[in-house]
Amino acid sequence: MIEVKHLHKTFRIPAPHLSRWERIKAAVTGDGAEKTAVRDISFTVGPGEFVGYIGPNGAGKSTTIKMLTGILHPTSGEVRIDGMSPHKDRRRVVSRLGVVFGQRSQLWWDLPVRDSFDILCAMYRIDRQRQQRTLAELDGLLGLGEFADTPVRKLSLGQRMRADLAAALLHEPDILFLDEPTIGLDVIAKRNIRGLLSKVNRELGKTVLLTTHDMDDIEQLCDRVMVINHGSLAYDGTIGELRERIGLPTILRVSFEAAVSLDNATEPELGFTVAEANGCELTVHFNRQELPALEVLRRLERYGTAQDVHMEEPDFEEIIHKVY
Ligand SMILES: Nc1ncnc2c1ncn2[C@@H]1O[C@H](COP(=O)(O)OP(=O)(O)OP(=O)(O)O)[C@@H](O)[C@H]1O
Repeated sequence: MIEVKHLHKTFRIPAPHLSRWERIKAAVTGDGAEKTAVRDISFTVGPGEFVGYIGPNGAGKSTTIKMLTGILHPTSGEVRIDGMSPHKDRRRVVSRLGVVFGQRSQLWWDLPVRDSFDILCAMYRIDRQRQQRTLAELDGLLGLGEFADTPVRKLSLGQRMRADLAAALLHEPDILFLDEPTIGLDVIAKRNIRGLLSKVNRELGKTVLLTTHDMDDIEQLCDRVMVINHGSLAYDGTIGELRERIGLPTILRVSFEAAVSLDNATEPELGFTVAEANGCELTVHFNRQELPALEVLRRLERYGTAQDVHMEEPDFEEIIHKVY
């Protein structure tokens, strides 16, 4: 369980023209401009949830994660991981957390994957028996066998991500922080990793907090999404609720047998707006919460017989841009 109450983080930035000595002095005296990276954020993530934590560059995502993992100390507010403070109970909290960074590996570049796992198990003081049991389980889930003896630098990006995921799960944490886990992967590898992340959540029961700029990751994996912007929480809820709240229209493109001639019917009468009329083709926008697509089609019969129909839901990326 992750509990965050009124979390706030302000950095002091020394003036850029200062000499090195003046910068050190400014760091000690606390002089300089203030930059608020995280502003009064509160949320709770329950056991087994898969939550997306998204926002534009510089929004405050990494600063939040660093406070959750105890790397940074909040200026004010509180973080509790399974009831413990990441700052005061660092060692115990770390044993409950696994972290995966898509941009950098926690494995040893020149060592075979298996050796990296041995070192990590020694660091976590995991005995041989438990290591073998956990690795067998992770191998079944992530398919580690095919590259266990390969040096990390020779792995494909998809294999490296699987190895990093295993490394983050070796000490059997309850909570997993994922930072851009599909960055740089091709379409197939992305699908594969998303499938595995979903299994880690559902089959191993891990609570997952995912940070990413890939909206497909969010749409395909998360039950819930939190949007942070300029340090504040702009949205916390399901993707469906977000779609409804932003209210972007559904788009319907209809091809008619003959050229369409529009009448004087107004939008309140029709229940949809005509966005484009081009020969036999008509594009209309409507709100699916207010009017079912079949009813829109029925009302479109006034313009002729439909031959072909194409419907598009608003793109999730567009919805998120609206929130940003
Ligand atoms: N150590 C620091 N000192 C001063 N300012 C910082 C520090 N770390 C972060 N910031 C500032 O705090 C703000 C939030 O940064 P943060 O790295 O948390 O954003 P982010 O949402 O993770 O961005 P990105 O998607 O680019 O990784 C930014 O304006 C950043 O410049």
